[in-house]
Amino acid sequence: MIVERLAVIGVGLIGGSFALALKQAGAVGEVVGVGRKPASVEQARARGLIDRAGDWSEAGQADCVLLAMPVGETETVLRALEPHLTARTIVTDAGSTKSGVVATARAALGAKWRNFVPGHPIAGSEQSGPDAARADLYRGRKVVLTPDADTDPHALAIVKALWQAVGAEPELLDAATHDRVFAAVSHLPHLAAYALVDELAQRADRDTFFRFAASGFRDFTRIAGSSPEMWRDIALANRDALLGELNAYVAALQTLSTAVAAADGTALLEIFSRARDARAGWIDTQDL
Ligand SMILES: NC(=O)C1=CN([C@@H]2O[C@H](COP(=O)(O)OP(=O)(O)OC[C@H]3O[C@@H](n4cnc5c(N)ncnc54)[C@H](O)[C@@H]3O)[C@@H](O)[C@H]2O)C=CC1
Ligand SMILES: O=C(O)C(=O)Cc1ccc(O)cc1
Repeated sequence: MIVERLAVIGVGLIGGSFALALKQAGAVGEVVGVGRKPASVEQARARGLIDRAGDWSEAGQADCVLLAMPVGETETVLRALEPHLTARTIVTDAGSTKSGVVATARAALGAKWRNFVPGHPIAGSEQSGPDAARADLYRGRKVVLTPDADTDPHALAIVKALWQAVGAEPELLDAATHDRVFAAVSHLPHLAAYALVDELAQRADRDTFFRFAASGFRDFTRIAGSSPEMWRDIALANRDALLGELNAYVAALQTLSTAVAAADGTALLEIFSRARDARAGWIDTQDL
């Protein structure tokens, strides 16, 4: 057993999967869940993701607390939790953005900041809520941890061990690099998918388009089925990096537009071939 008591704040896909996998691995004694909606905490309990519903006081006294709610809730949650946190309680999070979470945690936790280990599992799906949780979600997936020079080495070791117990592979990165990378490979693609679906959905004759849309549209837009609240928070928390990526993508679309307008088949073939080869090289490195 790695920790006796784990508290999970936000028992949805990410928090619920973490709790379930740790319980199945025998890595935790008891899991208490704290949520915004009592019905979803009860749903999580009924599914066996958590042992019982808890409150801020119980969460603060746990050995480890995982924050697994939308990143925009971080300040509210840490302000509620901080008065109850013991000096030895380790706090970690699963948020998709890191610099904002780190700044918020530093401000809200004061000296207890040393026990905060920022994290981001690179696993998930477009589904959300406790019903979507699965014990194998993290198996073979990376989890990025972004500790800094102040982070307590013992807290980091425990958080690493918990992720390893659920089958994940921890990798360390600084928070700014994390946000720059994930703006490009995760945040921008989600915005692009939402934008395409919304643009079509606003058309008066949308049904004609949706009736004929097939697997290419389905693949490209799967992630537009993701939680709007979660993605609003990510877009706001990673504004600077995301704006850079949006501009780069608009410029790439503009290049395609220019080539299409000029009927420049050579340019299109060159871009499409380069992209296909780059994607094939990336796929070869993946176990998706
Ligand atoms: N969905 C995904 O694929 C991934 C999500 N993440 C991050 O993990 C976090 C959780 O995402 P999901 O589990 O997908 O979302 P989810 O929607 O499945 O679960 C979030 C839960 O947090 C609860 N919640 C919201 N505000 C709260 C508050 N103030 N206090 C307590 N509970 C609160 C919600 O009721 C919900 O049950 C987010 O920060 C997200 O950025 C990270 C990696 C992958
Ligand atoms: O559904 C998908 O393919 C995802 O990309 C899931 C996902 C969403 C958010 C993250 O921070 C990490 C992974």
